[in-house]
Amino acid sequence: MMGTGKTTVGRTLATKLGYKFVDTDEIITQVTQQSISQVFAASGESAFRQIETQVLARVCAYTHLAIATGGGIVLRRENWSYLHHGLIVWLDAPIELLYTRLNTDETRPLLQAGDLRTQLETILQQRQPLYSQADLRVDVTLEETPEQLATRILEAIPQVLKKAGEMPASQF
Ligand SMILES: Nc1ncnc2c1ncn2[C@@H]1O[C@H](COP(=O)(O)OP(=O)(O)OP(=O)(O)O)[C@@H](O)[C@H]1O
Ligand SMILES: O=C(O)C1=C[C@@H](O)[C@@H](O)[C@H](O)C1
Ligand SMILES: [Mg+2]
Repeated sequence: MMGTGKTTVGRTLATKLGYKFVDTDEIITQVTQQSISQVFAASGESAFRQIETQVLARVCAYTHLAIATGGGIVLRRENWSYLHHGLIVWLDAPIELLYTRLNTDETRPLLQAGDLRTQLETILQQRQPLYSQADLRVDVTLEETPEQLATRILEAIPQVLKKAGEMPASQF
């Protein structure tokens, strides 16, 4: 979800893993030469989602790469086939934390109209079933630094891989 720390924690996680790091929003900004808000304003959400899928389709092919996506990457069914090239981490944060982080932020176009808490609740309610399809859910708290969160993710990964290994072959 927006504001949970995908970009911030993803970058730290990549360093810890010795991986490269990319952020799909940053690539979209570079490719279009526009900010995310400008892309939404000039071309609309649907055009943004199309570019987002194209970017994900490219970056998911790499190994030794940590990818931070936009929070809406889960919305298109097609994106899931790309996401499943890797291990998908869901940073799950309570509304109050998101509100604290985002209430003065003007860079998230989907959060600019109306009451922020209501907007966050509505979007989170729609997306929760999709986010829950991730391989690993990590609770985000106000107290933990990006560094601590990245460490916690690293520590949890072997367990996720072990579980995947225990699945019957038909599950893959
Ligand atoms: N663990 C943390 N502790 C304190 N501040 C954090 C933490 N993680 C992220 N932040 C701050 O919260 C804000 C949102 O973080 P970030 O941009 O990484 O979120 P995001 O999940 O990438 O959002 P989006 O989906 O909109 O790209 C930033 O200002 C960032 O510095
Ligand atoms: O959650 C979302 O739908 C979004 C999250 C951001 O990362 C950007 O991708 C954009 O603001 C849309
Ligand atoms: Mg981000």
